Amino acid sequence: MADPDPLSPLRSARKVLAAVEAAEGIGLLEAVAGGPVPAGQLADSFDLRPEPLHALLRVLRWHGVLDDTGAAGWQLSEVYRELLTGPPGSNARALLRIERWAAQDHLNADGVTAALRGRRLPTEIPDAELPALADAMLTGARASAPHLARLPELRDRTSLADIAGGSGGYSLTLCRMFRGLTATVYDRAPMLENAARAVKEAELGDRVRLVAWDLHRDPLAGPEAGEASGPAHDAALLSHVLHLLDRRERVRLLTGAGRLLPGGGLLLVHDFLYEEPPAGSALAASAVDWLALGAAYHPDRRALAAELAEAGFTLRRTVPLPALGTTVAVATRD
Ligand SMILES: C[S@@+](CC[C@H](N)C(=O)[O-])C[C@H]1O[C@@H](n2cnc3c(N)ncnc32)[C@H](O)[C@@H]1O
Repeated sequence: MADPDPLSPLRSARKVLAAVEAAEGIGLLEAVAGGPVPAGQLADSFDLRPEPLHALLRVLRWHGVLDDTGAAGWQLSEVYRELLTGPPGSNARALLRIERWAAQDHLNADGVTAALRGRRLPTEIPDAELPALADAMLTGARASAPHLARLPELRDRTSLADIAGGSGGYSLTLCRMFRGLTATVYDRAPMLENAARAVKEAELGDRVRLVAWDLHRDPLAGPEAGEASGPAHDAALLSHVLHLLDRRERVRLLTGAGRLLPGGGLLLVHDFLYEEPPAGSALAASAVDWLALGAAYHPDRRALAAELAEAGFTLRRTVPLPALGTTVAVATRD
């Protein structure tokens, strides 16, 4: 019989996630990823009390995370093994850690309440989380960039401004896919240290340039801002950046992006777009992330078109990317 209480699955999900996050944080999931380990051995290795450990292991089995093989012990279920240890490029583990950090830091009822009363969290990633997030971004970008590469508007572009481009994953992948393309990643210096490593590894130092820039302080400098030697771009990408900003900051950043582009220049906004997403969907839930940050980002197509217009762009079309749960808005500079 269906549960008549619509909050029940939500309360349950929070409890199960707490168990999974604890197991991940302690290192239990990793310990049983390679094959069965007896509970006693797990208790000894991680200095855990056997009774609550046994309860946790059973909870994780009930929820499909672990299998109990009997005498040989506990192991990750096949689904979770695939999710947490592969295929290469999977970032489920990093996402688990990031979500846990966010839930403790601000993504909770107090955080949402504080945001409603005007609290604005910094957009900058805290130093302690930076390496893990930079890694997760790189993995995510490698998986997402090929979807963007299918846009015909990107063909024949020669110079991409990857604004708040993080660890450079989009620039690197797109440069690899389009031989005629060079890219400039604009981001904070600490983030660019991670990008520099990725650029070096990809051996694309001659085509991917890194520019230290602070979105709250520094204008985006280009030839039109009076910098003759500045980078000239014919395309700009804002991937997963606008959702960190409130409306005023978004229009300001979009206006700055416009200064890097000539009339007719291409702007791609890769982000979440909220056309009445289904209740319970990851997309519908994601708006709470931006709410708790104090950004309250939740535009539908019309609202995004209005913000773009205010910043001197015309929205040409929106392309949903169902595999990613995101949308690319294709706009051109007026
Ligand atoms: C969610 S990440 C997106 C990164 C990349 N575009 C992607 O899609 O993978 C947001 C980016 O905004 C950058 N950022 C946050 N605050 C910033 C600031 N004050 N100045 C410059 N970049 C900033 C972060 O360093 C991070 O790289």
